[in-house]
Amino acid sequence: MAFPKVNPTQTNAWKQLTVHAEQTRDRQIKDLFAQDADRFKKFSLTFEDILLDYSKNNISDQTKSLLLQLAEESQLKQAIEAMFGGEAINATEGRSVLHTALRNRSGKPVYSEGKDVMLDVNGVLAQMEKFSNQIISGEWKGYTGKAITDIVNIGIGGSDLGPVMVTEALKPYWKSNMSVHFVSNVDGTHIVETLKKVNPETTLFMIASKTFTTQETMANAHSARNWFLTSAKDESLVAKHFVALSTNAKEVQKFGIDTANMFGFWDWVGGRYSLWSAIGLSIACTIGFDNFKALLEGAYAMDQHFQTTPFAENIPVTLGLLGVWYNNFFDAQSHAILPYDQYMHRFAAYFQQGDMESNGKYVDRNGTPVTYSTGPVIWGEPGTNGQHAFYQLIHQGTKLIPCDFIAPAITHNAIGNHHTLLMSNFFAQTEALMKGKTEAEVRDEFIKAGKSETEFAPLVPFKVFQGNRPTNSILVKRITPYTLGSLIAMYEHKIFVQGVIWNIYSFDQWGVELGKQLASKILPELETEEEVTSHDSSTNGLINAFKSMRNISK
Ligand SMILES: O=P(O)(O)OC[C@H]1O[C@@H](O)[C@H](O)[C@@H](O)[C@@H]1O
Repeated sequence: MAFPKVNPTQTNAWKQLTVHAEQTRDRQIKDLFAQDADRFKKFSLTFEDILLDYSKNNISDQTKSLLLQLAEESQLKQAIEAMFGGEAINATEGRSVLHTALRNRSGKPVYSEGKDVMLDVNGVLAQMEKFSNQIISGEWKGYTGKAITDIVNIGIGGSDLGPVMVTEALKPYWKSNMSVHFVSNVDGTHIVETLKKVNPETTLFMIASKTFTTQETMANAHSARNWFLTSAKDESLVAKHFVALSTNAKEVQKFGIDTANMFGFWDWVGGRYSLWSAIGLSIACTIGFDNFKALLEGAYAMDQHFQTTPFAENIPVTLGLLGVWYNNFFDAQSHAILPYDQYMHRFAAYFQQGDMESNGKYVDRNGTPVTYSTGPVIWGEPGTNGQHAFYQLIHQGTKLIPCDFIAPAITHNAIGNHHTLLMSNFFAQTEALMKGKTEAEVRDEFIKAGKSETEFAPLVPFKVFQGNRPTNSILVKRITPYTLGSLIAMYEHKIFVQGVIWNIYSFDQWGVELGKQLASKILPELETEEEVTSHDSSTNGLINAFKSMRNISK
């Protein structure tokens, strides 16, 4: 039995939170610190090498307890059990949601609607281990007998973003003889520019697609295959240079990849949750299977934490509830993820899909439009680049943007005092966002600098910072495969918590279908020179203008 469908606005907690938010809207976080010397201790949590400090939020004990009550009334406990227990909680697609089984290191069975999936999961992991060892050791040879030096992963969305993000974040762990490239965009530039960098004799293509029908991926895969055959000349050699990561054996075969070179996964793995599955093969072949295993282990540890820790000390639950607090009671429209780690430069982009595809829904689990706000816009760039670009708006704009600051205490690149410089910014930003700068402080600064009242008075309003901007700080010892696995799982579960509270289906993505449908209708229209009249006047006008522009003879 799936967990009950609860309209969040009908819970007692929601009603009380609405009143509480009105009463505390103007509360100053800095005053909360002044009133309680133990605030950091009270509102921070540690899990292994991860410290979450959420004390710089506009919350009190009462806020926390009301948010926890909301989690209880939303039946979050049952929802967690339903997910880990393999119930078909992805109801609109009739599937269970078991990315957690992919990293289940307990040796215990995991059931998807009654069937233990661990035999299959461990089978594919063993296949990935063997294969990645063969690639990295050079035992796997290309068609001229040379070892593989370059991997090109061809996939899009969940079949791209996870492997890109993880391989970038774990660059210090790359095997020295291996490079990895990613092609996702159907724009021919992406494949063409990538192929310029690689040699057909030493390149392995991984065609990564859960469905193996995605237009962009198939177009890129066919172009890569043609490019390869221009050199190799013999179709039978494709087997040495192309593997498939997919759930769809039939389509894989149709493409011409031997199913012996296929790494499978299952429909209970969502695309945006699939880096732990065969989709992670490019990761395993780049950082080695031991490191890939450590990634799984880190995620498993966070799964355990999420599943078994009381909500009050549960990191993903805490992050999820804080997000709901700002999203629904302070009208925050977006949430920034700001890693102070250059290697994590695709982390926010990864969770843009993870979060926005999961919780960007306006229909609740009863099929009724919601009357409250759901998933926020997720965005971010690594610090300190963001500071010199968009932090102005976070500090002094009119929008409330809750931010997560993430940083490692130990860098992989200790050069000069760079890491200390980086970290001084990390600490300064959250302090500045919280404290702001009062008019009196601004005036005082001017006076100390020897300026006269007539000189500085007109400038004062521009130099005031209201402060009271909420942040979470996530400090980790070092970005290792294990810690990264935990961090990713932490955000995955945060998304889950929010989806449960908003009573939406977080594991489907019908919203991406309409554009695809219309594109396939428009495609044949672009293949002729005839004038198009079947659409609205804007679409017709644009298509016809495009046709005339592309026609160089005109
Ligand atoms: O892995 P596939 O089947 O090629 O799908 C790629 C992506 O396709 C998109 O259409 C979906 O919205 C994503 O969720 C998915 O990850």
